[in-house]
Amino acid sequence: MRSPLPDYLSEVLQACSDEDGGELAAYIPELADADPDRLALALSTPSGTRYAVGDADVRFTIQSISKPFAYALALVDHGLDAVLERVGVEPSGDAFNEISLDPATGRPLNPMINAGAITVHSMLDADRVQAGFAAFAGRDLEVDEEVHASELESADRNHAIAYMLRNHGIIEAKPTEVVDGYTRQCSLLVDVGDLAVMAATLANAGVHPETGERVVPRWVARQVLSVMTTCGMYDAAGDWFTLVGIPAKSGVSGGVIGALPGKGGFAAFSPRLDEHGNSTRGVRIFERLSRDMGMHLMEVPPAARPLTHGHAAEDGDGDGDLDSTYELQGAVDFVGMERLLVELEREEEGAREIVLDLTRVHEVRDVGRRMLLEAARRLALDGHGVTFVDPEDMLEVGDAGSIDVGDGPAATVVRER
Ligand SMILES: NC(=O)CC[C@H](N)C(=O)O
Repeated sequence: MRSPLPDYLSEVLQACSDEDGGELAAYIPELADADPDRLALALSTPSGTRYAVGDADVRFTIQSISKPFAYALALVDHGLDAVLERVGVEPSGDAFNEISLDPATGRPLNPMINAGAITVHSMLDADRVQAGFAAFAGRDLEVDEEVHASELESADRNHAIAYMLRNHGIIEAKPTEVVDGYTRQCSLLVDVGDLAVMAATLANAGVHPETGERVVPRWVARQVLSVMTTCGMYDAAGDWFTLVGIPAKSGVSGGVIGALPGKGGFAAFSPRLDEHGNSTRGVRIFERLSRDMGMHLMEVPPAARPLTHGHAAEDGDGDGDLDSTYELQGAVDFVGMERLLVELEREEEGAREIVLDLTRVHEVRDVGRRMLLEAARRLALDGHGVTFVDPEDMLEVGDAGSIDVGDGPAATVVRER
């Protein structure tokens, strides 16, 4: 069978191609020469598959889409506190190149506007940027020297920002050097497939969906996605999030990425920009994808049933007592365990055997594990014996043995029922 997904993506491109509003970014002379009709779309999924349609072979400079990835690298290298000391996480409501600092803290408001991104860049050296971006993309990215030179020629605004940052002691390095490096970072060449996979790595909690490499820790991916949600589309962040509902970042060469936690990464490319500096067709494409594919982050499917069933059976010693078996499934998390607790509250005191079967569980979150063990402890206090059926070693070694309510461990683990 030929997958229908590429056809679907081509259809989305086709449907959005009549949108011809917007203007090329003119303040970077090289970008003003771009072909305004270029149009491409890519998707990278947790199955490790990459779909790309339209002008998918065309490379363009990454521009501001580099900002979330540089932020991720700075978080890894310096830790959250050191980065927060220099750059905040509040949406600015201003344009991306606003020459501004947070009046209350004296720091750039967030790492997605230029003031924050220039600060973040100053915390990384050139080799780190090169290697870090290569890990996100799964290949080495080269710099478009022409775009770099062209932007530097007209980078007065970014120089003004960098001088302001040094004047306030937020960066130490020479402003011209930091702007040069930051502009090189913005001039890395990518295609939509690269961007989709980079976004998917963030969406995938920091693990590259194709190479399987952990590029950044889970907490870093969470921090970056959070800031993309509130600040990624600049002063259009509210419109974008209510309509599309996908953490995103745009760039002035016409790229837009979306990273949907647990679901994958999207990237669109079309150079004409709206008044916020976001690709007009890119925005249209994302609106359509989100609608068609039900991808709005705030539109959550009903929680999967955490318990297939609980059932009781004669325990076989002829006293009429019943053993109870609870088959858990999916993720052992707060919601799932709360459901189990509601069921277990119906168990009366006694000396029965309660079987908690984890055969169909695929993930145990820390909070779920603690709730499960506390439930077992309370069952044991009520006089019951507890058996975990755990063929995939979902519990940690010693978990069952830790449930001691007086006369030795009250819970046992078996591999099958
Ligand atoms: N929005 C953008 O893509 C801006 C990036 C560009 N290099 C700048 O600093 O102005």
